Amino acid sequence: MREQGTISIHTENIFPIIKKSLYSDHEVFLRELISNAVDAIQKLKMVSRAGEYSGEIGEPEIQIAIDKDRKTLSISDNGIGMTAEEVKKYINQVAFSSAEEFIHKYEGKDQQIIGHFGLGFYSSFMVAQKVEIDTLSYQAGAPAVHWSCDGSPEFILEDSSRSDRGTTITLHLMEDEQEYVEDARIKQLVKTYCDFLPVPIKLNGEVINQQKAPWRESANNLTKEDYLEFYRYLYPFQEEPLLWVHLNTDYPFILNGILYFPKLRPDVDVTQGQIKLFCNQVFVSDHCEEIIPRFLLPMRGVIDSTDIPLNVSRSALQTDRTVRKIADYISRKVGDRLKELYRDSREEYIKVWQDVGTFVKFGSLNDEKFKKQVEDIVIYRTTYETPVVAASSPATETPAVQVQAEEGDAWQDVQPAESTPDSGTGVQENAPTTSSYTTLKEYLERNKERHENRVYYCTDEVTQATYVELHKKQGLEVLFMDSFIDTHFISFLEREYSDVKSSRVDSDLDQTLLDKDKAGEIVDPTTNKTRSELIKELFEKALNKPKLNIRTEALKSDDPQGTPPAMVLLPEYLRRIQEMSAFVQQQTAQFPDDHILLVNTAHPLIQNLVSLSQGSIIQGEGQSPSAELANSICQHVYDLALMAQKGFNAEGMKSFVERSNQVLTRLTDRATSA
Ligand SMILES: Nc1ncnc2c1ncn2[C@@H]1O[C@H](COP(=O)(O)OP(=O)(O)OP(=O)(O)O)[C@@H](O)[C@H]1O
Repeated sequence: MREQGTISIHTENIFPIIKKSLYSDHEVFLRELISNAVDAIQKLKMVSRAGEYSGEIGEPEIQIAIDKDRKTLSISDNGIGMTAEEVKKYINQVAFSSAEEFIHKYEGKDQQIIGHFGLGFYSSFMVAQKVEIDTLSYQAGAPAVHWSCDGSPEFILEDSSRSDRGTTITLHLMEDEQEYVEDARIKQLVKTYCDFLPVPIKLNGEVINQQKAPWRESANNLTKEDYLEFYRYLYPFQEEPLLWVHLNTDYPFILNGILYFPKLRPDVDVTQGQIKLFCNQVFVSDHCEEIIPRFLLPMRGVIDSTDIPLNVSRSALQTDRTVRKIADYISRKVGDRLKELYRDSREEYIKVWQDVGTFVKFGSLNDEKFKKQVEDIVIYRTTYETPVVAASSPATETPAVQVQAEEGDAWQDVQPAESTPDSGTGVQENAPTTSSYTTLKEYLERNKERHENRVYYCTDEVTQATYVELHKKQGLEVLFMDSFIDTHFISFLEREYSDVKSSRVDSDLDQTLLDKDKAGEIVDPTTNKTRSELIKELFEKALNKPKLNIRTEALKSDDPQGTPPAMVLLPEYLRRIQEMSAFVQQQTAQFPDDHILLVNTAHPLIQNLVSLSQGSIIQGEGQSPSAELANSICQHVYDLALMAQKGFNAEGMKSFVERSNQVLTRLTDRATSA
């Protein structure tokens, strides 16, 4: 048999277009040819199972052969093969008509297509000047055939001497596509695209693909170690994942996958997805931002679906109904998994909360359905201390659970913590502090008597330590809202729970923290002024800041020395306006001048100040040394209080250090002259 013919296409000639390449990634031709080979092997199994083929199937395999001298690359399979009629039909007609269709659809359009998927057999002409097919069908008596085409619409079909069932596609590579005769390049391509295909792919006799796709297994057949091993395989040299979710559904769409929660690092770009998209175990892309809900983008792993349209533009993908449904399904499954962990092991949940919480909060802010799903499992670190450690207790109405958890916010803590992850969910075992966690509901319930519907929170444990301590001492519970997302999350909570008000610990002091009785005592019989009034005057004069609001109060304490002599307060509304305008202007928030200086009249230092200044009045001197000292100390007390809030600029720092030295000199002068 020898037949010559013209491939029946309607366009004048599509080969130049294919060659010029519609796609920048020529390399996908290999993915297409290997996918066809896998299909041919699966089809043989199917006809055998259907009883239409009784011959030996043998060990399915795909062989890749490189001939550097002839500059050829061939892909062989022992699948179903093709008869001459099938070559004419499937190659000459089907393959090229789909090529034509594809080219028409995308010619001249600069569309970003997610997968360039299913380009099929004709994609081999992106890299080859001539393509040969040598094939023998499984059908009894069908002669082997040889097809060749040199890149013109002409083809030649003739007999072949092939005696083993299957197909070999040989590509005569173009001059500028010689990279595909390099073993390393082929290995890399197989690893990228075909690693998880269920048939061994051999290069020079060596199997170069992994074959097993764990996401296609049932979750019951996989151990923790299997999941971890797969993660390490996908993301080598990375920290262990915290938690994973196995996706597996057949209806209303087909979707399999494993998604992992990684430990969040400040250097990770959360807008860039790291999840790999597969279609029938063939790698498509590691950019599936259109499919994964935005708040889950930092997750890692694999999703595999034949229901995601791959040869459409990215924007079309975003509006595709099935894709939207898949995204919803993914967030629901992730929510379910978190709820399950919360219910079954609250202790484990708390351990991963620092990172997982960011996803949960971000998801609550962005996705109404997800918010509803997880609203009862949002937890907060609290100053509340439970008398007994209640590990793994059920979630209902339990007091805050104490666990060993890492300190700080992953996004602020750039230093990687030294850790030895365990084998389980990858939860970090190191534990610098003991912390308690609570839900908002539990918090409100617990504090109903003391401060109904009021939440005290702290955004920076270090700078707000004095304020937190003050609250703690008086039995007021404070929540730590110190991750980068919490500023938004607080406003969100206030919208969600409109009767709940929150105030940062340094915004004002609760009445219960103040000792009203002590402040009104008259200390100057000549003027009838109370200590409070005198102190206020003293500070007003010394600081000379008209915008500063000076308040004098006695802080309640058994040990006044242990309380701060003064505190800077910034009313909640003022701080929020400041933060908001800084956000809009993309600047860091300035500390407003009209803040409050609360001077603690109960503190011995402040009381000494009164005596010091009164001494100077009695002496009747305009600016006596003691009045000067009282003045300096007022400024110093203010600076110390301010320092806890915001830190100084260069000038502020300079005068603070200078004054510190002056005050210390005065003190040592007195000590030495005494
Ligand atoms: N290795 C092979 N063994 C047997 N038949 C093959 C082989 N390669 C291609 N074919 C036949 O040629 C047809 C066309 O292949 P082509 O790759 O162009 O499209 P496809 O595989 O049907 O679909 P897709 O566009 O998704 O790849 C196939 O459907 C199949 O019948």
